[in-house]
Amino acid sequence: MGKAQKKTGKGRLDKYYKLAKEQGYRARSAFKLIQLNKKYSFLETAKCCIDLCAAPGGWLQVASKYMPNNSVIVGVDLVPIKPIPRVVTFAADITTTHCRNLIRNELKDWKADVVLHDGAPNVGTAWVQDAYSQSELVLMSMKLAAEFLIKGGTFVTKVFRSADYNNLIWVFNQLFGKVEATKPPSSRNVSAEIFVVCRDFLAPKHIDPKFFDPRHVFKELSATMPAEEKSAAMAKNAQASVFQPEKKRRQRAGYDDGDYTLYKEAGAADFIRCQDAVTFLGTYNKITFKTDEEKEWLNMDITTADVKANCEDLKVLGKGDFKALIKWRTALREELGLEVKTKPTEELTETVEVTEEVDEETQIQQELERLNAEAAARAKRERRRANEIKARTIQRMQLRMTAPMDIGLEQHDAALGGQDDMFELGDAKALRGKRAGAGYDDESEEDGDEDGAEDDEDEVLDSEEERERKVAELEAELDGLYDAYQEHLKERDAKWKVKEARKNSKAREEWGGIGRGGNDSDGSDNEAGGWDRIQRAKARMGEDSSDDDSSDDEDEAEEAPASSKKRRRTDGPAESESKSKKARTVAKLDEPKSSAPLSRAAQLWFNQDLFAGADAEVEDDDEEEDEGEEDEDEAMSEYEEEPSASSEADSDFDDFEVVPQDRSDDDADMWDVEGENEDELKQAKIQKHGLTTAEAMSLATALVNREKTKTDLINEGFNRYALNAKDGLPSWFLDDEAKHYKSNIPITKEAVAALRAKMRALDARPIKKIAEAKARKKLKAAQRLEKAMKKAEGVNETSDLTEREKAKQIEKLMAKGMKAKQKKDIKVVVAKGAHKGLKGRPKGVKGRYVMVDSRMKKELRAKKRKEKAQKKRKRA
Ligand SMILES: C[S@@+](CC[C@H](N)C(=O)[O-])C[C@H]1O[C@@H](n2cnc3c(N)ncnc32)[C@H](O)[C@@H]1O
Repeated sequence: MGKAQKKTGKGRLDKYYKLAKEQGYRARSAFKLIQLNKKYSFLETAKCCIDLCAAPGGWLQVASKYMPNNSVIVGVDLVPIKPIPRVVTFAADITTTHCRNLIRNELKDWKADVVLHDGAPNVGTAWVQDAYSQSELVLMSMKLAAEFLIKGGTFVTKVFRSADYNNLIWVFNQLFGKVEATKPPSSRNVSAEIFVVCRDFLAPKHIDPKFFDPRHVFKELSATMPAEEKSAAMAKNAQASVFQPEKKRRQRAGYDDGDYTLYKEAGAADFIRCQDAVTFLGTYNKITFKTDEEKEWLNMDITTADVKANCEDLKVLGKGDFKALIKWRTALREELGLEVKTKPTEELTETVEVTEEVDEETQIQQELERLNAEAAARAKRERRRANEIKARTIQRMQLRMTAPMDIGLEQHDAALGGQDDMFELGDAKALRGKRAGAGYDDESEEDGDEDGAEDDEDEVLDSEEERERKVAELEAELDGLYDAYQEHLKERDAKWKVKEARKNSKAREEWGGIGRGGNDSDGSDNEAGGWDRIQRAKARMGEDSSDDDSSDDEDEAEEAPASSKKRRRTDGPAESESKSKKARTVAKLDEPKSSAPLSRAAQLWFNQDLFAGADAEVEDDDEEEDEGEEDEDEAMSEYEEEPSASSEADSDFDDFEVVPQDRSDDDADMWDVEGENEDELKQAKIQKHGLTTAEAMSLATALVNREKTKTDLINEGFNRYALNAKDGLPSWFLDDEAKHYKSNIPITKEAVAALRAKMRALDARPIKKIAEAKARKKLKAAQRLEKAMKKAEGVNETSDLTEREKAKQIEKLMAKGMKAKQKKDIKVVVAKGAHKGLKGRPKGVKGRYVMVDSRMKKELRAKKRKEKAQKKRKRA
């Protein structure tokens, strides 16, 4: 809470007080006018100014200082004002006709440019003017202003935020073009005063006298808001500041007349004896102990140091402090015999002193209601918490602070926070058991509460289906969030797109083992047999696994026997060793896409020149290992590309037991044809660019150095990453797995060094365009030289010149030939001013020139844009 400015004691003598003293102003209020004038600058141009309620004359001093030298300044106040140079003053009541006449006599038929009013009724002093409240005084000053102001003149008045405020502003708006309320910095915060600057006086010929009639202007509001209602509203506001002290409230109902300060003190006796303690605490700033009785209370035991400190500044107290003060008051009231001792109550509102006996039934009813309310509040709290977590997660995703894994964790947390049921089924069951059995164990109160909460949730999520539904909902929500995250990445991050593209192409080129990736298992590729399909399938990632299955089913309905499909779904690394060979083969045949690209990649590898020499050796090796085996490479391609091949081909693999698979020939053809093309493309790419990854280079070197054989590579393809079951897993999880859960192909230093050297060589190559430009330059230089040589020959052949002259001329020619021709500067002439619409050469421009027109440039661009858009539309 900000510190309120003090108007009492030493606080009164603030910086403006000191400044006023320093600068010779009679009142610190002078700075209010200085600041208002700084903002609106009405004094510098004014020739005549009337200051109503001007004593002691601070504003008059300012007016005299800022207004032009020969201007007229008139000041009026109830009390006489000490003379000020260039200022005429009267002692009069501004609400009287006498005052009006005095001003009229002084001004004659002059009109004022500015009328100032800083009046406040001097309540309770010698010159009591209680007949008028502040608002009425303002209205009276406005009446004078309306009479003396020039058209377009300015009226500055002080008003207080009271119930009449809006009505006053309404009247101002009827007479002035611009009305602004402002509080200059020198006006104390504790004061409810503000200043209204009304500019651009409309000077209507006839002004309705009702505008200046307080009964009429303030009638409506007083009628709509009776005094009791108003005081009730104020009390409500005061109470709210006690119950919710953190919240700052505005005095929307305005301040009471004559009560224009925000800082209020009251004696402790008033607090102890008042009817409504809460309103009291919300109204006052400080409880004082001035009387003897109050001083005595200070020495009592119940008046602890805390209570004393709390009384010092009520505006900085928290709810607990207010409670303590109310307790202290109750205790003191009991001491003083003002209150009969009742059972101690924790309630803040001391008026609730229930003494009547409540019967048992009502008690039960009340207890039930309380419990219901508590349960509702708890549910609401939890809902809010879950929503907050959700919103936070989305926000974090938008800010890219959250990795997909984190999202999962957050959601998990949310689930824990909001639905313990999911993860504490055991506990819940145990609880149900307990409930059904002997009853609850007597544990601590807190535990009891928690149990209660779990009971509630158990009731809600009693059935298994309910739980499953909840889990499914959560997963769907997670998937949705992940999709949004991916979308967001796509939109925001160009790099991500590149990465994705690279990832896809990598998946095409790299041989990461014989896997059963979600995409790989998409049987639809059998039909399409193209990369586009794979891409599309990738894009579909995140779709329900059941969808995949169903599409698989459709595609493969005729292709594979039901049994093999089933096996494909259930196969996993946990399969027994005896079944594994068969199972793997089944998986391979069932998933031509998974194996096809891999084997093609392998084929590409082995088709490289690099392996040309190695092949024979490897073959030898293989022969040693497996006598009856033919060229594995060949066999692999046969097997992969013609999955429906006969058992002859199958038998090439002693490691594999191929399960024959029915496949329509068309499909196989399509697959093969597309695959061939792709293979060729890849081969061409590798031949053109060579090996581009360190892994590929390492494997190639290992093969060339005979550290590895092809069989080794194939065997390594069957790793723990190859047969991961991916059915039913959410897309974000699969994405993450694809990123991190894969076999690491070891990289050798030599391979990395070789790749780096290759890159360096690539970097060192000049950019094509530069190379072309250089070549052009060279060619032109050669042409020039040739020309010069020819000319030199001609010179040499002429007989009329002496040898010396010839040499000189040849030297000149050669020098000219060596030098590139200087381009002639083209003068740019802007087609505006004298050159606008000019045809032909502009005056004073010699040599080559070009006319430029910024408009023309824009128009040309717009034309091109339009044409482009039209073309697009036509295409669509
Ligand atoms: C805050 S002071 C004005 C200070 C002044 N602006 C200055 O800078 O020195 C308010 C003045 O209003 C004057 N006042 C109050 N009611 C008045 C009335 N009915 N007619 C004339 N003056 C009045 C008081 O006498 C008091 O001097």
